Amino acid sequence: MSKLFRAVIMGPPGSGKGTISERIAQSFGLQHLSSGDFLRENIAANTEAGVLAKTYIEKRLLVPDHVMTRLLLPRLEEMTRHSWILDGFPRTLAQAEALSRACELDVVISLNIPLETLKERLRHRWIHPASGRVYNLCFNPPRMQGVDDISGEPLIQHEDDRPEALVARLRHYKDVAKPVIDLYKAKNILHTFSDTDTDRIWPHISSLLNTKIRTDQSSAQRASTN
Ligand SMILES: Nc1ncnc2c1ncn2[C@@H]1O[C@H](COP(=O)(O)OP(=O)(O)OP(=O)(O)O)[C@@H](O)[C@H]1O
Ligand SMILES: Nc1nc2c(ncn2[C@H]2C[C@H](O)[C@@H](COP(=O)(O)OP(=O)(O)O)O2)c(=O)[nH]1
Repeated sequence: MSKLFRAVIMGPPGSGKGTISERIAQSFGLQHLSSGDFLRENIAANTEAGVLAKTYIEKRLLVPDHVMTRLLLPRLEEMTRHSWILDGFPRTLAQAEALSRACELDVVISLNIPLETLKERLRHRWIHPASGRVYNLCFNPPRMQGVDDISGEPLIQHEDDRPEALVARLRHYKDVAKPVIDLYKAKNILHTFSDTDTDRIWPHISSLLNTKIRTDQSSAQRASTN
C-alpha cells in the first residue's frame, strides 16, 4: 500500500495557492482542501460555525483559531484514505500547532512572489462568490467576460484586491505567517519558491513532489515487504 501524502501550501494573497493546488490535485491525485472553500460551504449550509465565521469574513478579519481548528481538523481526520494538499490553513502559529498535533506533514510549499506581481494579478482577479472560483483576465479568463463558466452567474472583484489595500494585507500576512514559516523551517519540511510566474514555478514544484511521493511510496513498499 502506498503511504499517504500530506502537504500544505502557504503564500500571500494572490501568490497562486489556489491555482497551484489545483494543478497538484490534477497531476498527483491529491485532494485540494481549501479553508476558504470550506468556510463558504459552511456559510451556504448555515452551520453554526458557518454563521459565526461569516461575521468575521464580512469584516475581512481572520476567523478565530478555535473556530477554524474545530471546523478543519475533524474534516482532515475523515480523510484517512486520501493524500491531500491544504490551502489557506494554517494561517497562524496556533493553527499550525493544532495541525501538528493532528497529523504529520510531508511537505510545506511557501510561495514568495514580488509585490508588483501580486498587485497586478489581484487587479485582474475576478471571483465567483458562491463557489470561490477564481479567474484572471490575462492568465485564466472566463469564457464570457464577467460571467462564471459553470453557473453563468456574475463575477465580482473584492474591494481588498485593490492595489491600495494590498500593502496592508501583505504586511498582515507576513506578521502572522512568519512564526508558521519558522516552525516548518525548523522541522525541515519547508520549500520556498520565488518567481513572477506560476508556469515557471510549476516545474520545480512538480519535480519536488515527484521525488517526495516516489521516495515515500518505495519506502512504504520496503516496509511492507520486510
Ligand atoms: N486559516 C484561516 N484562519 C482564519 N481565517 C481564515 C482562514 N482561512 C480562511 N479564512 C477566512 O476566510 C476568508 C476567505 O479565505 P480565502 O482563503 O478564500 O481568501 P483570502 O483570505 O481573501 O485569501 P487569498 O487572497 O490569499 O485567496 C479569509 O479572508 C478569512 O476571513
Ligand atoms: N498573470 C498571471 N496570473 C496568475 C498567475 N498565477 C496565478 N494567476 C492569477 C489567478 C488569480 O486571478 C490570481 C491569484 O491566484 P490565486 O491562485 O487565486 O492565488 P491565492 O490568492 O490562492 O494565493 O492570479 C501567473 O503566473 N500569471
